[in-house]
Amino acid sequence: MAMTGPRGDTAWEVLETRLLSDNWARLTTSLLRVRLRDGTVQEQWREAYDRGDGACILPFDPVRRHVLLGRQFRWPAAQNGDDPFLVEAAAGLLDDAAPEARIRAEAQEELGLTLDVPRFLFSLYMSPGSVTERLHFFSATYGATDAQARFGGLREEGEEIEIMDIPLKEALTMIEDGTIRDAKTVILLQYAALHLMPED
Ligand SMILES: Nc1nc2c(ncn2[C@@H]2O[C@H](COP(=O)(O)OP(=O)(O)O[C@H]3O[C@H](CO)[C@@H](O)[C@H](O)[C@@H]3O)[C@@H](O)[C@H]2O)c(=O)[nH]1
Ligand SMILES: [Mg+2]
Repeated sequence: MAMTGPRGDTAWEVLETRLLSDNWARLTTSLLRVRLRDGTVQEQWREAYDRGDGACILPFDPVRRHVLLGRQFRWPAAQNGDDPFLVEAAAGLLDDAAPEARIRAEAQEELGLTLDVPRFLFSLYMSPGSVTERLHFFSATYGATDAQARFGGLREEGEEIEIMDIPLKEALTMIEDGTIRDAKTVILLQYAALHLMPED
């Protein structure tokens, strides 16, 4: 078999890949031949949805202990029968840009915020069972006078983002009561509570 994991785990090779959809993103299905540790060989069809990688950012104000988030409509949440207005950290697809350059542009477009120096935190797979995307996480500081816009997003792309300049404490409560339901946002808020603005 072509590929083997570094610890002697599953060996695998790709036998065939078929394109299922190439409209907004690329959806493919691939036939894999895998050999399990006990020597069993299996053939598995696996689909992967590829929109490229993304970047997201949590701007935080250490003076007021605030964070800057946005609330926007998300069709997949609506399709899932959920309230489609999600409170999220600003984020965007890389579209082949470098993560830091992309996150500077997104902060401007979605939050009306000119970033000073974004700090890279980590890169995570958000849904590794079916989505290829790796999301690059950043933080940056901002101040009360930097957060003046009430709405952000690119109108021509159908975006309308309500900007929320709120206390970290309130945002953490919104996780507990189910108002914040977006994984990247929960990760960033918990990171802020642990490392960026810990309680004394
Ligand atoms: N035509 C078309 N446009 C789409 C479609 N799906 C999304 N769009 C548009 O494509 C743009 C993508 O906006 P970005 O800000 O670049 O990305 P995002 O949707 O905010 O995605 C970010 O957040 C996701 C969810 O947390 C992340 O998964 C992703 O990595 C990224 O960081 C939006 O204007 C959106 O309306 C589609 O199926 N068709
Ligand atoms: Mg976005």
